[in-house]
Amino acid sequence: HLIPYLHLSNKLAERGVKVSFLLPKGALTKLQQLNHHPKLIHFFPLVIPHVDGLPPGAETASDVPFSLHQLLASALDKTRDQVETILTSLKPDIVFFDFGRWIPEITRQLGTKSFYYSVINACTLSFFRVPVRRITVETTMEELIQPPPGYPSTTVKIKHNETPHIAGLNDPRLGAFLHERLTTGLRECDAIALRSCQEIEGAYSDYLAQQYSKLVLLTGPVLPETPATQLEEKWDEWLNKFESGSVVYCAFGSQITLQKEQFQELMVGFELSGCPFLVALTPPHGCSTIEEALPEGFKERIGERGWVNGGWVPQTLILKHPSIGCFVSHCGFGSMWESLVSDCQIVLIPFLPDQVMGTRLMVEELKVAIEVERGEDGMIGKKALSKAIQLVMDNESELGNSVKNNHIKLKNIFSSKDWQDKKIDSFVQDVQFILESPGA
Ligand SMILES: O=c1ccn([C@@H]2O[C@H](COP(=O)(O)OP(=O)(O)O[C@H]3O[C@H](CO)[C@@H](O)[C@H](O)[C@H]3O)[C@@H](O)[C@H]2O)c(=O)[nH]1
Repeated sequence: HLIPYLHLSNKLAERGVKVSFLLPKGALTKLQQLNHHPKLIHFFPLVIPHVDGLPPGAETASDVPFSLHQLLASALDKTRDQVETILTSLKPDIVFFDFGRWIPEITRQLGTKSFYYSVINACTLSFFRVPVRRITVETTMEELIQPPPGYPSTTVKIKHNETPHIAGLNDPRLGAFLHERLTTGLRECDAIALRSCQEIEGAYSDYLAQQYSKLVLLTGPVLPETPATQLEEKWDEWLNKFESGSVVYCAFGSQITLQKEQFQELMVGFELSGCPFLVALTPPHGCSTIEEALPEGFKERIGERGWVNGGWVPQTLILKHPSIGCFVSHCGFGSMWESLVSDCQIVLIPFLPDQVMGTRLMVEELKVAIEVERGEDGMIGKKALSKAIQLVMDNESELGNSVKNNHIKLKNIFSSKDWQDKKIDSFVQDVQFILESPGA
């Protein structure tokens, strides 16, 4: 969540706002390079105390699996004194937060406003995190996947047969813990801000406003300006070997590590698709390198047609390369926006609850993407993946053309700098209005 918070900070700084950014010490080096306004955005590193059960040095959600997020939240809670000291000395006008549910208690004493800034989609908050819902350790899966009363969609939801395969859904303790934490923040904050827009999530934003009886402000996609840097030569040269719109790019963000069997199944799926492919995934569980995880004989069979990379790649620049024609994504909210403003066909394989909800939004409501069906055992099969890729890459396919045309319409709106600027300008105006309104 740090990256989208920094994107917002950059947009605010562009409009002259001074930002103090509190973050775990270890994340500083990675984030520093994304700070486009070092004179206005200042970092305040926090020391994350150790909590038993967390691996040494774990500081962010990308350092640990979903099952340890509860412990990570306990570590966050232990930073409260550090945060309070910094806020007391800075006395900011507003604090943006999400998991720090105790922020409103601090800001109230300081006469500062607190905004819950959600960097996940509004449909997930509307479905799970509303006050009419009680999620406890006793909540059954059947109850959990029932939409709350008045929920504005019949299609953007979790399907019964997929529940065992969505990480985090079938852990009642974690579910109850997260629910209590997030709904407390949403209830106690002065206003809710969403990284979304009326055009795609208006109904969910209105539903949240009504559920919490408070202002819900929309920032729009808050996409960073195209970086001044060029795509490194090694990527550019390799991608230039292929025809325009022919390469499949796949990445699952910062939190997904696959089981080796699933990883290999996907690799064979890319092989079967017949398309050139660039895959950026962390090595699967139990493997320290990508090489040792690849299926037997894979490298020899694929040769120059595929590149499987085990580390971080410059996703936004890769998506802009003319050779890329398809993005196989987990539908993390950042990637969702990046796919929407790209020219690629979109194929989705969600893993976490908000990714599943985002996938339904993209597939069922916006009709701009297709989803790869899981098998009954929860696996994404090689044939299902290759079929999905072939479907969207085939110029003759009716479904492929239909999602492409719907996507182009949205892309034309969302990729306009003017449109994006208007969204953030209007957000800043709304915020100013709140700050200037007596008693607001
Ligand atoms: O090799 C890579 C992989 C990712 N990215 C970038 O990293 C960001 C990833 O963000 P996102 O797509 O949101 O994925 P996650 O990091 O997995 O996101 C977490 O946080 C999101 C909310 O911000 C949630 O929607 C997801 O479920 C949760 O996994 C994007 O900007 C990508 O461009 C790269 O630059 N290179």
